Amino acid sequence: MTRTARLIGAPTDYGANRRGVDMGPSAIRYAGLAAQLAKAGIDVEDAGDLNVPLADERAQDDSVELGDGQARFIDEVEEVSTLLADEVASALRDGSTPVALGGDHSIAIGSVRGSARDADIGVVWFDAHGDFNTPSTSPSGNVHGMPLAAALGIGDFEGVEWANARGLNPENVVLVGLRDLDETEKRVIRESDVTAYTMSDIDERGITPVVEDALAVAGEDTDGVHVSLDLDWLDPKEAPGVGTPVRGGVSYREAHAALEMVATSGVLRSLELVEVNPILDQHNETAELATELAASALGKRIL
Ligand SMILES: NC(=[NH2+])NCCC[C@H](N)C(=O)O
Ligand SMILES: [Mn+2]
Ligand SMILES: [Mn+2]
Repeated sequence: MTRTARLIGAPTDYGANRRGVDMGPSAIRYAGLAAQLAKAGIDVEDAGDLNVPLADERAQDDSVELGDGQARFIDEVEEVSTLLADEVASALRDGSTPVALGGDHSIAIGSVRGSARDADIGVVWFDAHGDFNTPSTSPSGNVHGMPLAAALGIGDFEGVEWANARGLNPENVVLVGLRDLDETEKRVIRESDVTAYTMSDIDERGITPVVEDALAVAGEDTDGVHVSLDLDWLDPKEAPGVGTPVRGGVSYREAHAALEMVATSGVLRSLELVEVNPILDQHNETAELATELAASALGKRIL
């Protein structure tokens, strides 16, 4: 059966302090995502963009001081997450594979919750960062550094109905490619039941065994896996158009190998591409890369 991918744009930057990431969905569409997927034999539907609310104070959220245990634009993040969760859940109900286009990584709160609405899911999180802060541990107050903790109901997020993903067990959550964690965030990750592979694991073992393990852990006893791809997972030389670049990321080939394994595993339930910031990009190459990697994850083959 051919797979149908449903594109859902989430043009938001409320979770990040770098404006411009809200133009990610346009940049990714402009890079030819729909055409590339069609060429790879995938049926494509485009649900358009979510109606992202306008903030009262657009330039910045001055009510939040750094490290004061709050989160910037949390009401706007809630609104976007709720819309996205509904879209993701309805795509799945229609038999399509949701492909959420960010936007900053706070959108994962919505996509994970939507994917886990009627199912038990696992998550593979390809990222330089852990995104495991809570308002009290976050050094920045930016919600894009918090979505995994939010989905898992950790710390301040315990019992936060709109953010928690019911069908998600931390034992099925796997982070891959970590290289930039805050000190308190490290502790929260260690105290949780998630599995975390750093860049050192990839250096030592190679990308293939690490991703093989990640998919097995995420998929075990679940109905499928949500794959969250933060483009800052890749080395900034390959993906310059991101708000929080960190040296020493995976290469173009390693990234393709990983996402081809996602396709081969057969466990992919939902996908998201986040943190593409066209203002910081060079000739839209990060959006093009996101497009190519999505095609690999959805089953594109060279021969
Ligand atoms: N999705 C991202 N790019 N997250 C970056 C998070 C950076 C930092 N750890 C913070 O919490 O502010
Ligand atoms: Mn990141
Ligand atoms: Mn991230």
